[in-house]
Amino acid sequence: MGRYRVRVATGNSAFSGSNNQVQLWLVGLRAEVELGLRLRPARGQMEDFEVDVSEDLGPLQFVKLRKIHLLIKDAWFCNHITVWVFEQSMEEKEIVFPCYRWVEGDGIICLPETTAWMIRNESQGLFQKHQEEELKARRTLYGWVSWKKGIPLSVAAASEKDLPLDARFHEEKKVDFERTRVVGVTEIALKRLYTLLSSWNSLEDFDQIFWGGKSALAKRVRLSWKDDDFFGYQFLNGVNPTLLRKSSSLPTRLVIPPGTEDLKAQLERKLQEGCLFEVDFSLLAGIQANVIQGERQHLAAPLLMLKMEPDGKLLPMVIQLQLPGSDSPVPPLFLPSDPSLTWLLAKAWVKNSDFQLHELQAHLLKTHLMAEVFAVATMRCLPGMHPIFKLLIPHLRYTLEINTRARTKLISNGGFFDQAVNTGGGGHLDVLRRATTCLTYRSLCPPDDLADRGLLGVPSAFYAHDAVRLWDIISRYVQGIVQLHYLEDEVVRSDPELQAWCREITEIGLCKAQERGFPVSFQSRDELCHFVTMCIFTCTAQHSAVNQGQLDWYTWVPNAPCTMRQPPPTTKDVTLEMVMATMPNVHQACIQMTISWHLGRFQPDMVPLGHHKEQYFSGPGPQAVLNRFQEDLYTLEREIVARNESLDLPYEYLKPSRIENSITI
Ligand SMILES: CC/C=C\C/C=C\C/C=C\C[C@@H](/C=C/C=C\C/C=C\CCC(=O)O)OO
Ligand SMILES: [Fe+2]
Repeated sequence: MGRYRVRVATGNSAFSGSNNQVQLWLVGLRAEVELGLRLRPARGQMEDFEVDVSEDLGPLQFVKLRKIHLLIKDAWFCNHITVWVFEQSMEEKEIVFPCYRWVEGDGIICLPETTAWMIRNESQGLFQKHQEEELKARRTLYGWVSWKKGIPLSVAAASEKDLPLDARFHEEKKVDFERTRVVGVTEIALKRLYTLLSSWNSLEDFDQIFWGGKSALAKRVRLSWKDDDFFGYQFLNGVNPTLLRKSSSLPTRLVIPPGTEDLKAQLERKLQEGCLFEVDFSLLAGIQANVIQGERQHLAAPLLMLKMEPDGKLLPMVIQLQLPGSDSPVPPLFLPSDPSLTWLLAKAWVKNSDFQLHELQAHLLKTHLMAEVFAVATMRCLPGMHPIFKLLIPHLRYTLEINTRARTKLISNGGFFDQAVNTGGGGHLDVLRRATTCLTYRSLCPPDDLADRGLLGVPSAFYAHDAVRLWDIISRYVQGIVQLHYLEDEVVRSDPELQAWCREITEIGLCKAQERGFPVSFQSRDELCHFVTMCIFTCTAQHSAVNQGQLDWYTWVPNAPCTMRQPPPTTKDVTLEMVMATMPNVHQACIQMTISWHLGRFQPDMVPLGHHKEQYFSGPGPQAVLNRFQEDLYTLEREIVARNESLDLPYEYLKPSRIENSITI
């Protein structure tokens, strides 16, 4: 018995309130009581009321709530219920029941109190029963589907409308996304009209469409894209810093033609000096090129060799556009000393190839589709009261919807890839399949990936530096939360939901990825922390590193052509006509500009890394861990700002304030 003060907190997004009435129960260890209220929750409001309860409820464990509609169902977004207990001769005690979900229909929803997982064994099985019922319902809502064979599984949803309401964009995000889509379509139409009668036979003609959404750096790209140091810089700190690696030997595919022995000597000297680097696009070899409006597109599978200069500049040394083969046992090598248009076209082929592997492998597969596997497995295996659910859920916001939209509009039949990209038309799916076969756990963990690629400690590798710093900061955050909940390794080993989550990701979502280093179980807190750190890093920092730069590096189309309309050159006699016949046409270039702006623009409702408002945990312990996380991020922010002040090209994509807390675009 005693007096209770109950606070009902409603979400702040549009339509979060409800005209339906809400009924509440308090459920204690010894009894439960219906509070006899009929509340109409209002958007953004916290509504308090007090009740005297005659029964002895015992320690509160759940709040149960139900929305009652008379005529019209009106969903309600409940943030949380908080209860203050006034008991005789005891000071007031605050108990929080997190929700952060839509309440639809008229079913009863059970909200466990925030520390339930820690006391689950003392609850006469009540929490266990709740967890089982919750997961049963979630497994019905979140199903797996194989969208295309050979790539990670996705959420079962033919379109975003099929997703559960809790996975959908909130109104503000939806309105912004749809608005920018309309702006994009309008922009393409206007650009087509504007260029209808104009020429398209010089590189400067791209200026005719270089307006609309673009950044200051994009304007710099337009001026500097032909420069070799600007070209090389992008493999270190551009939109795709994932392919560059330090050479440990001259690549076997690099067949040196007779008469170019001095090139071989230069390469060997740079190799000996430890400053030879390479980017190999062999993954594209043999991929079927797209046919766009009846016009066959073309693909290459280049190898680029670069040298790291003492001042940190990365300069291209040689480009081989195709693998040696029976029809071309000694493919031509293109050099900086070649005629300028020849060398420029060879570099354009490298950047077109980089566009393919960036968007399909680094961006779509290694961030979006990985995050989707984490999201579906989390919803299917971890109950809301589980500490790893609470840790991860803020980093999974909106990901299922943006990925579903990508599958229906971008990489779908007739989508933007088919309309404007030379791997479109099915080749893009083969690239995804090939990339999936070489997707290793190590490649998703920067300390391992950058060590394997020889990029640790390289002074001008700003992505590498910032990625390792962020990994360490996120790792400390994860360890802080894990150590509050798993007091020893045995608790990890004996957590059935956690082990099921791990198996569901590796064996189901990633289609038996244990062969590529992914775990099928966690044997220690360290293993758990490493994996969860990888999840959060992938969903936040890594996506920021490979998504934001689209606005800067892809809107000046010649810098990263989305398609190539003529075969790669086989001789050094390249003319401007050949270059313009190869580069994307007006329509393709307009699509690239618009989509790159749509995807790379700053999201107006973005939540910065570590600054989500939802409070899934309570008490001083988790709050101290989150505070430390935010402090560490702020320290890194200041470090990066200070470093960037001395740079001609500041590296901004891993500034914590620019990293979104989940993949939402
Ligand atoms: C010409 C295509 C250029 C770049 C995009 C290529 C690959 C995207 C990689 C990851 C997925 C992407 C998510 C996109 C989701 C929806 C956008 C689809 C269409 C936008 C316009 C519309 O909705 O009609 O990550 O950002
Ligand atoms: Fe993205």
